Amino acid sequence: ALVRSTVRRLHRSRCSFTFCARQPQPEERVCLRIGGKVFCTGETQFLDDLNRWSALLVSPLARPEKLLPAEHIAFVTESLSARTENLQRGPDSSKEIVKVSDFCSPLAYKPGEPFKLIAEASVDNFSSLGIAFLEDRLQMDNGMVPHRIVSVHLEESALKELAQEAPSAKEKSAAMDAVTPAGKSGLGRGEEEKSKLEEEKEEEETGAGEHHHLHLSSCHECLQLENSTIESVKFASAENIPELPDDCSSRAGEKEEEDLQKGVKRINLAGKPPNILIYLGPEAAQARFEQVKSVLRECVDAESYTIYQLHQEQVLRDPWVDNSLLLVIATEEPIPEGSHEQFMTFLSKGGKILGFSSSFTLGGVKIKHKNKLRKAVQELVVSTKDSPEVKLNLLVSGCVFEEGMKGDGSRVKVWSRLNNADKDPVIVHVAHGSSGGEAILSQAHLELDSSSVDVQTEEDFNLLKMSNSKRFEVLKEILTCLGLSCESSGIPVLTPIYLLSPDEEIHLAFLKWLEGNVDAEGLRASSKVSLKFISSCESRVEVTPSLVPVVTEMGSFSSQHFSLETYQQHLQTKKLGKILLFTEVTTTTMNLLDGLMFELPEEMGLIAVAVRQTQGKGRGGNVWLSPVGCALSTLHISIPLHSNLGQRIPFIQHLVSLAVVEAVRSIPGYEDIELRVKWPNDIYYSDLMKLGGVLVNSTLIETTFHILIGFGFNVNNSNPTICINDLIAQFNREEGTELKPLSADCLIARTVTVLERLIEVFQEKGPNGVLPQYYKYWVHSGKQVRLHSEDGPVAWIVGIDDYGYLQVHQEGKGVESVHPDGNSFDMLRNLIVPKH
Ligand SMILES: O=C(O)CCCC[C@@H]1SC[C@@H]2NC(=O)N[C@@H]21
Repeated sequence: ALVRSTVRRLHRSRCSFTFCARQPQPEERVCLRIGGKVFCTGETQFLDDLNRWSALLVSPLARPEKLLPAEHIAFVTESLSARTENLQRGPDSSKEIVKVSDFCSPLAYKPGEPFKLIAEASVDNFSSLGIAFLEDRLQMDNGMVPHRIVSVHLEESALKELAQEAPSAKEKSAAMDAVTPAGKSGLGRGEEEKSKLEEEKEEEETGAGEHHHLHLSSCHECLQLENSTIESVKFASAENIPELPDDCSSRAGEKEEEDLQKGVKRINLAGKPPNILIYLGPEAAQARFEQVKSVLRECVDAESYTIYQLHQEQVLRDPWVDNSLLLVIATEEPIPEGSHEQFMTFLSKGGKILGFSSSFTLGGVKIKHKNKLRKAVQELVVSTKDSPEVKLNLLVSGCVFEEGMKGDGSRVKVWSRLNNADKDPVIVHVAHGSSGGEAILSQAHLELDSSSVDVQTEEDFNLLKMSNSKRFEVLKEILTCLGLSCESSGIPVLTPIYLLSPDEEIHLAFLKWLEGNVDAEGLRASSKVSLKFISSCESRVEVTPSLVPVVTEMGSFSSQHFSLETYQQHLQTKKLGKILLFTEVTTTTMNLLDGLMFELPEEMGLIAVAVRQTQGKGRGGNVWLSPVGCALSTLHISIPLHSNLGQRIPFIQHLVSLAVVEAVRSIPGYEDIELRVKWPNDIYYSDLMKLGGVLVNSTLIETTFHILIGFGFNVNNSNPTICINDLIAQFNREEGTELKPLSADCLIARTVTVLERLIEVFQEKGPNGVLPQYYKYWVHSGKQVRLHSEDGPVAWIVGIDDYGYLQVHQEGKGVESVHPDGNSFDMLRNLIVPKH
């Protein structure tokens, strides 16, 4: 309280104050002394020349309007490496160590020793930071130890200038090099050598004066950089240049620059190169590397980290210890003694280790074999530091950690136990050394999913699939705790639309129609999304949520995710889906057709298809997550009011869900894939997990319903939940078949084809024409529900009525219809409300 109130008072009076590990200067007045540390006041310090600081990617400098909110304090921390001679001691490891970034937003840094960081924090957070400092509990995120924290007055104009002049990727990497002499990216110096040469070459071209890191012979950072260059040359003997994977080429620099422009977040105050290494022991198979790499890629911000394999021969030879943020050990094989020692050195230097069912241990942690658990699916209860308890099923290794581990108990924490009689510990967190080193060791296979060869039974497949999103939650929690950023790199950029048509005649007819239906600039205005028709993508028109260019020339079209040929081959319709608006990224396909659909001749059936949506819409105002791998589409149909379907519009959603299921299950060989419909509009795996849905918007104009049918289903993205190709793979495993995975383009075309047929049948024969097929695939046969509330009367689902409502049979009351009305309808909880 004393620190807090003093900080508040001094801040209000615009006084400078310092938390300091040295004797105060004569002009400073001591407010508080704890051990060797003092809290004192002195001359007000201004920081107006920020030219020599590098803005941090995590910094609010990316959003200058949010700089220094009122009542916030700006300050500079100075820190030294834990091993620096003149530093008496690092944080007291017996106390709970806190990190600087837990309390503040870092703004900019200056590499070197002392490592300087400008940050801002609320008064309370700043006080907590000061208290942790005085109590020897504060650590920089890079493992360095702060020895001085000084409040400063920042000239806002200077800060804004710094924000605008965010450093180029090259300047940034040079700054990083100065803190980590071992190099920029990759395991060693080869890459850095290349970038130095490039740097020199560019300098010749641009003039050295423009490189602020190389312009002063006496400057501290320049000397640091020079040292690092000498270091790199020393290490760059032929056998010491590790083979860098292809993705560590100069693209990395470009990427970094793109990231900077996008303001990508990166928790890497250490200035360590963003490398994650995977160690798989001496006999590592490539497939295992790919498996572990791909799960990490799913979790961490893929734009911010590079993942390499650390081969056995590199463990002692290459300078990875100073060059990596995280080492993942994913081998059950014993770790050679020398390698174990090296891993411990890595931890001592503030490195982080994640063990996936590995034999690596430390800090008195011991492993015990429980063979009956080997490769079994078990329930775990995970309770990490900050999050509520999570229960999930995972494959386990057959080893558990011993209870009551020896060593310094306060440094070993059990994060997860099996939900068995012994409550065996399976995930532990171990802190190591005084530089922030820590390891999280798991004997549950967090890296394996339901596609693992060890998954034999349907029951195990289901358990793992249903836990899959929790597996990612836990993994992300663990990686975040180890200092990695698991935030995705932001919203993808919107892309133009391509006008595609599987039928050339219709394409030409559409272009003809357009001539008389757009303005002189090719614009077709609409209140939702206006479309600007352009002949080729050469003409640069900005894409915004309300204005999207439509490229009418098909010649230049190509996409990694959609083949017009495949769509064409599978679309067997008379009218539907003939004019296709395709885009890689849009807000929602539900808004793209409004401007055209009311006037376009019916035979030119409109459809919009996207690979990703940034604002996908679900029923009831829900957000529909739309990552790559999902089929995302909106189809326009028109239905006469005076027709079988026009009189029963709610049936449309059932027809569409049926069409999706039928699109898969009508392919020879795929009849038994467990894809089902769930009333009213869901597509399910068995009755277990939703993998698709339908959204219908209708407008009646005179005697015609204009209906936009949005349908989305996951074809090929196994994470975080389930997709159609998972079901196919599981079916192949169980049945010994070799059914091929399916693609979104094929299934969208098939769905539209089936739907056109179902509508025809319905118009001719009414509900009875389609219901037998619907019941064949629905999940509700013979299912019980409760009416009104969770302890309301029991009823049996018997079918759907003439208008598409669900019918239930209640003992003694006969059959009645029920309806989904948003709030009171909850089929997932088997709860429904009768319609009166
Ligand atoms: O809530 C539901 O179950 C319905 C989801 C419908 C999602 C699809 S994806 C394509 C189309 N565009 C959207 O924004 N939503 C629909």
